[in-house]
Amino acid sequence: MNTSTANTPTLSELEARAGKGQPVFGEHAHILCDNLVRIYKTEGVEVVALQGLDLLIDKGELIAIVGASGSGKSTLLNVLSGLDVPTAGLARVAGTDLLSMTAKDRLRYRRQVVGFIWQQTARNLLPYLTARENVRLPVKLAGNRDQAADADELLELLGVANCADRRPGQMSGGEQQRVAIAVALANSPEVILADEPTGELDSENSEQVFAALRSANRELGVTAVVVTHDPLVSEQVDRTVGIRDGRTSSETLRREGTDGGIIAEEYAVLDRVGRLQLPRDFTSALNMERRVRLELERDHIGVWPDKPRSSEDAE
Ligand SMILES: Nc1ncnc2c1ncn2[C@@H]1O[C@H](COP(=O)(O)OP(=O)(O)OP(=O)(O)O)[C@@H](O)[C@H]1O
Repeated sequence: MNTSTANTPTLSELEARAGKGQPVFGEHAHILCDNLVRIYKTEGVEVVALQGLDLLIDKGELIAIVGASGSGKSTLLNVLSGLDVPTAGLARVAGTDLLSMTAKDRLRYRRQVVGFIWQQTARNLLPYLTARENVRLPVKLAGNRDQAADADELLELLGVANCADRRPGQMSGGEQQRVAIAVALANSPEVILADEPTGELDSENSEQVFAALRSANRELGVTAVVVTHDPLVSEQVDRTVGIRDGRTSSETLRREGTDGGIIAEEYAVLDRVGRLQLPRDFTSALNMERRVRLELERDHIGVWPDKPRSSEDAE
């Protein structure tokens, strides 16, 4: 009901006026995580797996997520895939708000907006169906024939057309993962999420699976997020996001140099309120603990250990 009168604007009108002209965080991002928190409670013990994580991913990007065991990578992927609901914050994928979805929205989201590839090859495919039947199954379940991709075309794109009539037991681990990518793409999702897709494979198979992911990203324009420990994957994407203690802590950007070589530059991530995680090896090398001294220079900020200034400094 609109209760606005000539003199009393509604709350949404006031919000619109206040926000006019101001950029909204992640307004154009395909995937947006804003101050995302996930707390697990088991037997009275709380584990804060995501501690205010910020992340923006553009449409059509292929990014890798890396981080130590327990840093929150799988938790993040579970939230983005709609399998898990965050405790607080904002998560939006392709325009869908993941915190306010109804059960029906969630089912539609998981079937049609995102595709998922697990590390365990056996978890991705039904063992008694052929590759082609596996790819057609999600289309049948979603009743989505109009928007679905053609199973044989997908298998061809991912380099496993020869496996169309084989069951998973008759394929190598790498072939199974490439068919799994086809299954994830069957309903023409906007985003695919993969949790350690090459974790169980040797380097040759890993390379083929990564090439298949890259083809899906480039040829179909699907946004792809890959959690990985595999340098072969993390060192070949344009952007690698590092997660530490449930927050994004670093980003490595890669671009082609003028000589054709790849230039990789690592950045620390500055969050929306100005927090920065300094790499642990930097802080321990300079014995930085608890607090540091900051100095604003013309073109950078200096960070100094908290120790008494030397007499030279004091002069
Ligand atoms: N279902 C759960 N119940 C309780 N705690 C959990 C649950 N799932 C994850 N955690 C905890 O949350 C934190 C983050 O776990 P998560 O699995 O997201 O890390 P990860 O970076 O994916 O680790 P790995 O690389 O080992 O898979 C860990 O401390 C973990 O023990």
